[in-house]
Amino acid sequence: MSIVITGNPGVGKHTVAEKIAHRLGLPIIDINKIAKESGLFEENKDVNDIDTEKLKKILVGKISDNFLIVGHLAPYVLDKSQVKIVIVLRRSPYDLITVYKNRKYSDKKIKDNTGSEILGIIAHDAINRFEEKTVQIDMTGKTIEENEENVISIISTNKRNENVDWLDLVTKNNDLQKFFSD
Ligand SMILES: Nc1ncnc2c1ncn2[C@@H]1O[C@H](COP(=O)(O)OP(=O)(O)O)[C@@H](O)[C@H]1O
Repeated sequence: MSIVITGNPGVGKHTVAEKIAHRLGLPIIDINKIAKESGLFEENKDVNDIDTEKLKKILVGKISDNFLIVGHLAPYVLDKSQVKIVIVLRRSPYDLITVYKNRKYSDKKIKDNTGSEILGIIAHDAINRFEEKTVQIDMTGKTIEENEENVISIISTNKRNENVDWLDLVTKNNDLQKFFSD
């Protein structure tokens, strides 16, 4: 069964996945790459608009062994029986703004993605789909090496879930409008 790394764009999935894949000797399956290669979404279109039922069927044919599966769409295209553990990477929305600006995301795309991270939508959907196989980890303020070690330790010891509450942080900072108003 496969190990899954998911979370919003920019949280550090690919950075960590490459190191973990190397250390564990697991091939990577990149869900976005497969969706693109299968023509399921077009450039400049919102990646969430893709047909997840079609993608799910395509993935079933590919995931027959142990892989490291990476992608923010994991909770919508995989089933609990296909996975060993699902690690949801979380990262402060304040850090994500910088990543998204570097990626030249539009203002709308930045708000959609930071809003999703603040509300914990991917974590929520992962818990609904994968239940006790889901673990969250906060990547904020740690080096890439520290994050790599944390993920390895979660995989090898099933370390427990971290509580992440960006809504609390953003409310305390009086920044709800910054992230949620037009
Ligand atoms: N621990 C970290 N500290 C600082 N920056 C990081 C860390 N991990 C990843 N990054 C940087 O954050 C950006 C997003 O990482 P990436 O792995 O591409 O995210 P994702 O695959 O989730 O979209 C990249 O520029 C990457 O270099």
